[in-house]
Amino acid sequence: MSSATDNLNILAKAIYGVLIASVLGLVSFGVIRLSCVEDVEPGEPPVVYSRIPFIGHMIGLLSQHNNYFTYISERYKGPIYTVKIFSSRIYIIQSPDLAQAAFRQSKEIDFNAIKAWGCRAIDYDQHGIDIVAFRPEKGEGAYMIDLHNEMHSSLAQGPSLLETNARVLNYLAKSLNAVHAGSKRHQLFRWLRDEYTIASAGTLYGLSNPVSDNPSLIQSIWDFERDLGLLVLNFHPRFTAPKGYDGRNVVLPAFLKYYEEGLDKNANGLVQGRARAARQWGLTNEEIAKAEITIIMAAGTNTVPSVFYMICYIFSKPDLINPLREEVGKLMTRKTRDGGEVESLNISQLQSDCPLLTACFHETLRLNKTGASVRTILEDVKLDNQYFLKKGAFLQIPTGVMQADLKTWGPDAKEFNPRRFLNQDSLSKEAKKAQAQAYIPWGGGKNLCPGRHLAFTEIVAFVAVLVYGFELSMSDGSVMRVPKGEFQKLGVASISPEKDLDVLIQRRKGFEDAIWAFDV
Ligand code: HEM
Repeated sequence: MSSATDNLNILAKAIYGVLIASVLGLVSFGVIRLSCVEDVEPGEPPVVYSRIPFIGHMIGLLSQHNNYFTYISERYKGPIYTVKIFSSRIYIIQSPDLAQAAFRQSKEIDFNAIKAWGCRAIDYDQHGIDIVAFRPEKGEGAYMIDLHNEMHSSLAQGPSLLETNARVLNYLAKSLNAVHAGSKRHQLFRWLRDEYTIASAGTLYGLSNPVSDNPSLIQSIWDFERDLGLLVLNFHPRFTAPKGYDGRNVVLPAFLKYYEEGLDKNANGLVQGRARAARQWGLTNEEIAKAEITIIMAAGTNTVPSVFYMICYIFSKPDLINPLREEVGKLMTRKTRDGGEVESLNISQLQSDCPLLTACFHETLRLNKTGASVRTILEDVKLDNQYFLKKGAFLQIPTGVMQADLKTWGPDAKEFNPRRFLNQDSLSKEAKKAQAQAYIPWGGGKNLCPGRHLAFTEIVAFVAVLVYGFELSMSDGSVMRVPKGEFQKLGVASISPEKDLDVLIQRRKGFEDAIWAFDV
């Protein structure tokens, strides 16, 4: 009896073994077929193969994230290439003029489909996704068209932007005025993150808003940003992205309450315009509230790392400080008000009268804005009349690769050298054009960042006063250093420091009691 059972067991195991081997064989065959089929169309960008067949690119992307494109750029120098992962293809652009051509051809090389896909990160159900993903026939309207117009017009140069600038600088002046005479120790990134998130929330949503009412939401918003890539994948996010998932769940009810109580009547033009477009196309208050975390994130996720590194770069180079103080000093006026000395910075001439400071800003964005612009190909299209791009593929413009390319920027491409933006006239016509096309911290084309004017003002005006009226050093009194950047996760747009910096911020002699203000 027992030997009959044993025989049956052996037979069952053998059948199992054969079955598993067959299934594995079939799956591998399918994978190999899908990966090997040479289905490249004539005129398509050349395929760059990975060293490990079939799955090498996937392993590379999952292990190296954004750095993987830098890794490939070191071994493949062509203007554009194709990466194939099973049957999907991603085109990667490495040449500045092709990047600009892709931005221009926004009808076929589109950003909206990515945004509709990204709705999974904010837990939209099918109702919301359908409204976002709706692609109108020619001449028809759509939510995404109205939303785009509202966002871009409210942040364009004009009265609405002036009001937004005034609001944000009012908050940032308070942050500077809170640094009283005597040394103050700060965790620099943490300090900037908190001050800018409070300032952005107050500017966008009005005095009474979810973040100022409950500052613990700051951490939740940044947890969401850190986990964005995993939240978009939406694969059991409670377990795969627990911090971002919890952050999202804490922020949503706070913004829902804000909308249900009608507090958005105090919001700035951007938030009011977004809500107007959303309501018109049938999004509910809950859906509007779910999306707010992305807006407050968009306002800070690039701004805070940029202001952090701009401060580190400048204060780590003592020879920059005096020329910068001289530039900024020309725009400062001192008035006596309410018995105090008010030091005001006139921000309308920052760009024209502070070329070195403006160059420090651009150089910081060049080195620090490393993410990528991602698009989908809606229709078969010829890029710049040269390369055939296939419908359904993804296209990626890796900002970090483009902005640090030695061929475009010269041998010191990886160093902080703001003067490169002041010495443009010494470049050849071609080199100047290549740099202008390769400098893409704001993306490009139709989706060029609408917040760029606001970002310039809130970063450069704040740093101007910090340089003019304060001394910054490491907490032991030594010269500031520039900390190493953190690992560049997919989906993260600008580099934050791997570790925060413990710094001393002191008022300069002669400015111990100054009250800082901005003239908008
Ligand atoms: C240093 C600061 C900033 C940088 C480097 C930056 C960068 C970018 C980039 C690269 C894009 C386009 C993405 C693409 O083409 O794929 C973008 C889009 C956007 N940014 Fe910014 N941004 C900054 C600050 C801001 C601020 C302060 C706001 C204001 C709320 C803002 C609002 C937006 C919005 C609403 C979009 C979407 C535009 C659209 O879809 O048409 N950004 N940003």
